[in-house]
Amino acid sequence: MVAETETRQGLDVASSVPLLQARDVTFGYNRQELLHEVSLAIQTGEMVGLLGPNGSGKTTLLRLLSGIFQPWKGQILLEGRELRQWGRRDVAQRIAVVPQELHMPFAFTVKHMVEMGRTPFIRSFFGSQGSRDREAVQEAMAIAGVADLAERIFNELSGGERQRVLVAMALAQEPSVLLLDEPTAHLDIKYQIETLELVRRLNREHKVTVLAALHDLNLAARYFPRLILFQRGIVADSNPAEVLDPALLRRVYGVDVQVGIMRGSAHLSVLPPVLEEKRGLPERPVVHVIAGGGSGEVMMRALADAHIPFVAGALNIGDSDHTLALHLATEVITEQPYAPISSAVLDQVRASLRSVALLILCPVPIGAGNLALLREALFAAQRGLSVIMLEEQVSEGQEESLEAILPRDYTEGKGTRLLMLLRQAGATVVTSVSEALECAKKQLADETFLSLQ
Ligand SMILES: Nc1ncnc2c1ncn2[C@@H]1O[C@H](COP(=O)(O)OP(=O)(O)OP(=O)(O)O)[C@@H](O)[C@H]1O
Repeated sequence: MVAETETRQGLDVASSVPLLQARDVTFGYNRQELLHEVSLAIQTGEMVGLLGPNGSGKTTLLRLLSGIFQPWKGQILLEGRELRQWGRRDVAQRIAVVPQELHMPFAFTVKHMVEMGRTPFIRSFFGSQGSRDREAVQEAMAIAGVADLAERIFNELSGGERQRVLVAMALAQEPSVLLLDEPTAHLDIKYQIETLELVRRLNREHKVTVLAALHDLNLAARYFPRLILFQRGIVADSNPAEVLDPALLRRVYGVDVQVGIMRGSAHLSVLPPVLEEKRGLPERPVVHVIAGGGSGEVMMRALADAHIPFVAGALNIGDSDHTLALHLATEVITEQPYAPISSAVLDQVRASLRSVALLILCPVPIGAGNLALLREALFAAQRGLSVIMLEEQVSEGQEESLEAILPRDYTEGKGTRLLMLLRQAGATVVTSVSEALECAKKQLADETFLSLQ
């Protein structure tokens, strides 16, 4: 996390109230939660890159931070004051958004477009411009390098030129914060570099605070001293060396990469692995862990300590086991916060159970939402998959009384019945993590022995 007072690449980052802040923000679409209690603070002078796979919620977060969307819960604060308490015009004079693309229905010239960026300062849209407005427009066009294009029609420009005009429009607002949504999408490498050089200049020379959603991890490493890795919530928030960690990227993007400093370069590079080196990469998961509600914490730590690669899931975002699994598991099967396990996610669980050698079922609370996971576990056991059931210690004489509904079963006995069927299908019941680990090592050793025969 960002320290209160810090100097990043020569920029003094103010220590007091964050310039822009999300506090416990929850938001979604069509009544389905996408972001759950997201908190983040951007200090004046920072240049922050927002990374994450397609659909991870980057654009949504930028729209929340700029006030286009209102959070369902939580707050967005600008200079410590809730965004909705500021007037629209006041917000627009401070926060500018550079969208990925903008399709204009009319043949606007570049100069018209940049003047439109100035509207928060003009009394009405058709109001007349003052000399300060004209100056701001000229300055914005000069800084963004589009002064020569002033009389050209926006829709007739190249992708790179249009991108620079969008930046000029935002600059005409003279904002303190610039939110950019994939400013380098659709640009060739020359324009990508030019655009990010421009953004860096704005940050360094014009003191504009920057938050930019990006897909290119290499450009992110090169231009952004602070990176936030986002997947419907913050997975990592630190400098490029910490965030561009191959294991973390693998969990979030589901691909193997190499990260290192290329000869003669001063920045980290993220590359696909060389084929020969693939052998040295972490093994594919051999164990699947079903957990939730903290029931898998010790088990997952034990597997990670023993270097046994495992898949965890399905786990809901916001569940403490999900947060831990993102750090420890080789793969994490993720479901939306509080949502029941969907059929698409169940398919992922089924595929994983087909590829691993062992399932460990932790003493997870059983509700209507995760009952389907137990059914998958039972099908897998009936197909011959080895299953270890980690149960809470029961007092003597109670071992045989599983017919009584388990206290952690909230499904009127359906869950308990599935657990009994799992036992009947040959699952091994253990009552401690160390026992489970020993049992797992033995099962995996037997499995390897069988596969070698
Ligand atoms: N207006 C909307 N209505 C319903 N669902 C939406 C809407 N906008 C986005 N979504 C969904 O919310 C999720 C997050 O979308 P968002 O655009 O925020 O992600 P992103 O990280 O910016 O993705 P990308 O990198 O592909 O641009 C996606 O599953 C998307 O389909």
